[in-house]
Amino acid sequence: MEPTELLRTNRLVPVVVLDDAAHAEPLADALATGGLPVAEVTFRTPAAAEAIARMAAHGGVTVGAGTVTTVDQVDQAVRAGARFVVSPGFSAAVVRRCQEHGIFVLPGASTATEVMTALDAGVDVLKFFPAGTSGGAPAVAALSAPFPQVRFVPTGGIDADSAADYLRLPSVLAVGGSWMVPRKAIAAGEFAHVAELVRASVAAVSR
Ligand SMILES: O=C(O)C(=O)C[C@H](O)[C@H](O)COP(=O)(O)O
Repeated sequence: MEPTELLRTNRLVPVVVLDDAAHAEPLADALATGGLPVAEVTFRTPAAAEAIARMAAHGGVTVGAGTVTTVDQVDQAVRAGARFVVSPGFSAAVVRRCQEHGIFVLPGASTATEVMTALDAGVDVLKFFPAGTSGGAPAVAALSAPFPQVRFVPTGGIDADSAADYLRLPSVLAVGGSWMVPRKAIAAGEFAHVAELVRASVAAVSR
């Protein structure tokens, strides 16, 4: 499935911080069991590249790389088998490298100027980040007026309740967040609990 279709279908993007690459497989299983076969593994820990590679090899979920802020991380993500790249902001260098690799890139934007910079670079699916503190769903709706061709994936400060506010907007493909994959629960190996949180989040947004 194409990444855009994957986002549209699943409606949620779990933003994962893995401290130990050995948690990659049980987390992939927990996501699949909970009904959310996608993971954004962030480059916030040294375990990220190995965790992406292990998840990609394990199967059951489509794995992407998050918190990608440098060209070198793009290369690492592609080498590890990531299917998409997410960045908190807009870097022309990061976007260009993704385009050279032919990998789907979801850069961050929270202002009209950043949206226009992204459009100039040929990108029209954007992460609205940090969503909660940048005005929430009303801000996405306001940005969508001059840019009807842009699709947003709001992320940052969202939970199961506020997710629905964003998902009601026609310009919102999916929302991202870490609320259903708490770092502590993963680190503690509580994968049944994670699967339950994932299942509840999927249920909350399909209502
Ligand atoms: O890592 C990135 O690329 C980011 O841009 C930040 C993350 O998407 C948010 O930190 C997730 O937000 P929370 O759900 O509030 O934890």
